[in-house]
Amino acid sequence: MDKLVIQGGSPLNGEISVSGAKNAALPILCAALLTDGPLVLGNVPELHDIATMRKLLAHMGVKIEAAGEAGLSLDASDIHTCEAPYDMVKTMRASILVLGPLLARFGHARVSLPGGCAIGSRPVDLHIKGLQAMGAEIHIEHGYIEAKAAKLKGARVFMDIVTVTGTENLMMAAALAEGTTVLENAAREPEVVDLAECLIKMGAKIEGAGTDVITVTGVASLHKAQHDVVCDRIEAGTYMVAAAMTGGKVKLNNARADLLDAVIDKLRESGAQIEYDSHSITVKSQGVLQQRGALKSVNIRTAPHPAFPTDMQAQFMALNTVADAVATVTETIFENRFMHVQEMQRLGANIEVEGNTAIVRGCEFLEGATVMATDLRASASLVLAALVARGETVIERIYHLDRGYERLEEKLGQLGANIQRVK
Ligand SMILES: CC(=O)N[C@H]1[C@@H](OP(=O)(O)OP(=O)(O)OC[C@H]2O[C@@H](n3ccc(=O)[nH]c3=O)[C@H](O)[C@@H]2O)O[C@H](CO)[C@@H](O)[C@@H]1O
Ligand SMILES: C=C(OP(=O)(O)O)C(=O)O
Repeated sequence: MDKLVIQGGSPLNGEISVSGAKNAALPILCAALLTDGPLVLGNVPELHDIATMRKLLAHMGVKIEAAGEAGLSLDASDIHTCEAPYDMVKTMRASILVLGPLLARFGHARVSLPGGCAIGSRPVDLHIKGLQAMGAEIHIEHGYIEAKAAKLKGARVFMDIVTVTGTENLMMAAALAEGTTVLENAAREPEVVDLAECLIKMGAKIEGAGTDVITVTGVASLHKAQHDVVCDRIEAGTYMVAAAMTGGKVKLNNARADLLDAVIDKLRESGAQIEYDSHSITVKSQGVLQQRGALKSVNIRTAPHPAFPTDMQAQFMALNTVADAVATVTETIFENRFMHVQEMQRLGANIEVEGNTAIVRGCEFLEGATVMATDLRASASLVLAALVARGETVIERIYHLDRGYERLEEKLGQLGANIQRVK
């Protein structure tokens, strides 16, 4: 199994390019199921999760071909099964996003329940409730969601919790339903907006994406389209925290500051200087390598967009471990998203967990050790901690990182980090 070996202590300087967003690309790949197509996508990141989704779609009969640099062309004109088997779904929760499109276009779907993942129980009851409101008959049998609907009907769907994949599944289903669907308390995440923009290019009638009420007027069919996936705000945010912690000057190209308000706010509060234009972000920071106490501790509370993203919680925990005072980090989205705490403690971090809040006391320095990556963003946070730790850190089980960061060691290496992948 691959490991990362990081020698801490190098400030980061230079320019890198941010990839397309995993969490936008995955639902958009599923949108290909809604049409004879083809759907031609650009800025698709080369990630393990994308390969898993390609495998699942290919299993159903979608023909997928490379289309230029970081591009894919998907043709779903010859689908031979509407089943998403357990073996393919178990490794990636986003597989649930085939449910809405399959049901809307073919009238039936059999999709394995996505197993509980490490960061929380992650139920899909709101996806099911929404599809039932649209007239689907749904049963859970032998671990599979069995869904049928001769024709989905528009409905008013209220979601009592903001759900990103739930909003995406229902928006795709509603695109081909008869009549108008109103999604209340919808997720406002930029990835939902990007999916809506792609669906609109395919002929869908969608209003309000990016607000908490999305109105979808169903159409009889969707058609071919071309769409470039939005840049990955979480990848960008991760490198921004890296630059703030180590110090130096890092420019991120293909990055959008307007998607990162909460993160930029907190980084500025910690002492980093941030400048941006419409397609790049530059972070300048003194960092803790040059001066101990250079970063201020910052309190974090995760919540749905536009509040602070859960996918950046672990990275800010890393920053707080070497900041000048005490901070609280509160996780409100997932009940088990503090698995990085134990590993950071192995590096010498001073963190106490009380319920869904971690109290992080900044320490003078972290010390390299062998640690284990436990989930995607936890792994990223260990990389950040290792960049400022004294000596060598070995991060094991980095297959989690490969799910969501494209060429991470190459990009950080380009900025001057001493980081190597060991096979
Ligand atoms: C609102 C939010 O921040 N969502 C995050 C969530 O999206 P993801 O789509 O994976 O998760 P949801 O947005 O659906 O879940 C948000 C919350 O709603 C609950 N829930 C969800 C669906 C459902 O049917 N029933 C239910 O109770 C979940 O348990 C969770 O507590 O994880 C992704 C990966 O880390 C992040 O990119 C998203 O930003
Ligand atoms: C946890 C994540 O992804 P997933 O929802 O695919 O597990 C993430 O993107 O941080």
